[in-house]
Amino acid sequence: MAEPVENVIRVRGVRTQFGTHVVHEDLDLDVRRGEILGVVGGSGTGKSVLLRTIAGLLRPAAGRVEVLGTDMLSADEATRAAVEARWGVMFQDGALFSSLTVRENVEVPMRAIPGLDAATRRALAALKVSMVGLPPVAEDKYPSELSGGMRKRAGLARALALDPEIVFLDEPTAGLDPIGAADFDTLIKGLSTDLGLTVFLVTHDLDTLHAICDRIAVLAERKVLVTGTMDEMLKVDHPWVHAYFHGPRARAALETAGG
Ligand SMILES: Nc1ncnc2c1ncn2[C@@H]1O[C@H](COP(=O)(O)OP(=O)(O)OP(=O)(O)O)[C@@H](O)[C@H]1O
Repeated sequence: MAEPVENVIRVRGVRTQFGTHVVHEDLDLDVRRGEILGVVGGSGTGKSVLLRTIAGLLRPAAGRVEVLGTDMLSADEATRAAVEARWGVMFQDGALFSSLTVRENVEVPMRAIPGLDAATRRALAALKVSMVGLPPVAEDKYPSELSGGMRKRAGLARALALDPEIVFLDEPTAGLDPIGAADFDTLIKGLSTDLGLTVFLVTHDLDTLHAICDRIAVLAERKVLVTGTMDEMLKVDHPWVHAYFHGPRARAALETAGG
């Protein structure tokens, strides 16, 4: 018998708004353990806002956000912090602290763990840096000394600092050249498979969707309009969804993916 699907993220009836501007209304979403979920949608549909809402950086005006079985909006501070330690976030361009080296950046989340001494932190940081494919010399570099692709890898290393079960990635391949982007996709897929990571990935990159995403969630009309596999997306009869998945860029991505 197939194993039951475990939803590590369950969002129900979420409304987010800034002043009178409602970004999401009655939004539902499930993310399954171990999957790579690609979140797409037109500019301004609230992909980043949704990521920040689930990752606890924004409080929705209404609704329920459950992560790893915990109702995050009603949990007490200690419970919330314990769940938050089980995920990592990589923002666009890595969002590293510019005054810290790569090693120091990766060590930042570790500093919250009591009893983790400096030598252990250093060894763990070196491990995370190597896991994302950066050479050891990168550990002592400052973000400004790295290429955009290396900064993203360093940001990913920091997101992996506490051995998370879930990682949230905001447009990880934006700004990378096609080869760098494909390499980054391969890295994410490999980490997801090797570590059993669940990946919540906001992207505009059709190649990424084809190459590594198990399912796709489309944001439109203030909610998650549809979720499903790439094959299912190709059959959706909605103007934006159709234009996105059947446009010239989509065709090129499909050919690259060997479809
Ligand atoms: N802190 C904020 N204060 C006010 N409005 C905000 C704030 N953050 C986001 N918004 C608004 O919420 C809407 C959704 O923004 P968001 O960044 O999530 O879009 P997105 O789908 O990620 O867009 P893009 O693809 O262009 O990155 C936008 O209209 C944006 O202006």
